Amino acid sequence: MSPTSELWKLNTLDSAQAYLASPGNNVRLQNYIGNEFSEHSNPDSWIESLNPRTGEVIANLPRSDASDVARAVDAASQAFPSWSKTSRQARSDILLRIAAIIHEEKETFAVWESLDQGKTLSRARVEVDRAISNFRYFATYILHEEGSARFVDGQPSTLTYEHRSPIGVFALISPWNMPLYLLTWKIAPCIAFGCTGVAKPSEVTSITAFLLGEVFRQAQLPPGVMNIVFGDGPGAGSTLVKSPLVRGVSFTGGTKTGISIRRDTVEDIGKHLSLELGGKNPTLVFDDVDLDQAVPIAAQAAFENSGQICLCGSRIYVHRAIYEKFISALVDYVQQHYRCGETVGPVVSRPHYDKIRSYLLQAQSEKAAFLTGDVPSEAPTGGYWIEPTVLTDLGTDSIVMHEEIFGPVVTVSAFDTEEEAIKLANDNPNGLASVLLTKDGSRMRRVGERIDAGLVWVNCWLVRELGTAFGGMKASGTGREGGAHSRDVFTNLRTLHVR
Ligand SMILES: NC(=O)c1ccc[n+]([C@@H]2O[C@H](COP(=O)([O-])OP(=O)(O)OC[C@H]3O[C@@H](n4cnc5c(N)ncnc54)[C@H](O)[C@@H]3O)[C@@H](O)[C@H]2O)c1
Ligand SMILES: O=C/C=C/C=C(\O)C(=O)O
Repeated sequence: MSPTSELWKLNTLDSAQAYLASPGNNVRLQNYIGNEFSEHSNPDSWIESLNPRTGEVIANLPRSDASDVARAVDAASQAFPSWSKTSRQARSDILLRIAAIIHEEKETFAVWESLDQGKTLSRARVEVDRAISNFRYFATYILHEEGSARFVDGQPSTLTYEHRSPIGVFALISPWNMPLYLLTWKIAPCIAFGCTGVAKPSEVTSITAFLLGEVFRQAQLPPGVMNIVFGDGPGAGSTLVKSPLVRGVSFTGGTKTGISIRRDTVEDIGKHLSLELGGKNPTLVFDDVDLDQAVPIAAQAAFENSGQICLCGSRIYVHRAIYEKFISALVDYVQQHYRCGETVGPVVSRPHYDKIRSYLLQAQSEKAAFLTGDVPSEAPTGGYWIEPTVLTDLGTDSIVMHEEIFGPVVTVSAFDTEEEAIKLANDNPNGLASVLLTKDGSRMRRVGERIDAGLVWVNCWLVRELGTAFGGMKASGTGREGGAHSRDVFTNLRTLHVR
């Protein structure tokens, strides 16, 4: 019997919450290696993961050590020669089976994602849909790839063409904010392009990855093609990244961790690195907007998933001519639409709550105006709730305006000219995403093409087309993923000249 069996039956929030409310009931995870769930090597070494809505234990997961990681990497290495030669059609069929099973079990995934991460059930459903799309997209992408061959100029008997081959074993490491969405954004292209891998989800939110292991088993993904080890970053994560058998790392998470990974792999020049890191994203609101259209976009960009999306627009800059009107409309909108316990979930963990609180204390000490929200209690009871918080009156040098808070906190300030707006937007080490709100078509391009951001959304936010490049500039990362960019991450390219 699968160790996940109990969870599949708990596919409503009520039933899962009733289960967790019984003393001693929580989820006990096992690593998934070579298509089998197995105990980790040190039976006394576990990580407790807490329920963000209650502060009670929701899961115990293995604190995998170097021997567990080595076992998973070996399984992936052994699976690689055969998987890399498996036909695209066969790989595609398996990916589509995985998508179909997740689709059938969508509600179970959404319920456990919501409970584990704290996100609302409706947000969790959106993310499970995206996980399904991740598998479907790469399943079909590999069937439609085009190649080209041509004769070398002046040498009609010499043909030249580009040939790609899968790189090998990948480490796939993901954060806690969109657990299934982001892990599958790595797993799907990894196996689609013929690589094998070891996935290490965040120790803060590991439950849906545990369910995913069972999906792989049911979809008959060959043993070892994808393995999942649970554990912490400095232990399992770092060991995995450093393994010489691991030939590439696709990582999403914090910038500091990205730097550690780069440092840990610096001597292994051939190891492919794709790093998707943090953001402190600007939203620019120009004076030609209709407030009833602009305000909901700015608010959603700030507060979706309690502000815990790397793409969230956490610095709003508004043209001074509409500043007062915008602020008052934003405050009304936030008070009406973003309410803790209804449309807003708690933040993910106690350490994260403390981190966000420390920025709010800093804002208070700098005499910021709290137009909504407040500094939350030092000792939260019954979950890690932080009210959506709109701050104004901070100086441009404030760390609250410069550092990624990754919570339901947005700052609003004014600008006078387009040039100043661009300067303020770019005055940050990060360069992940940005939002422009304007009706002026030429400004959309004029400003949009000068913002330091891998993603620019004009009059919209978090619109995704999975073939386009996703990733950040400056401190927000190196490399791009999506469509052909993901293919570049997971394959080696050689050019042949054949006479
Ligand atoms: N650019 C993006 O696409 C994107 C997406 C989501 C989140 N993020 C960023 O992620 C951060 C929040 O997530 P987090 O707190 O889970 O990030 P984190 O960097 O602390 O952890 C991410 C993952 O890395 C692992 N890890 C930690 N130290 C490691 C090490 N030394 N070697 C290998 N693995 C290690 C963790 O266990 C976890 O699985 C935010 O900064 C956010 O902006 C970026
Ligand atoms: O929190 C970060 C969100 C990342 C989103 C994606 O990687 C994506 O939409 O593909």
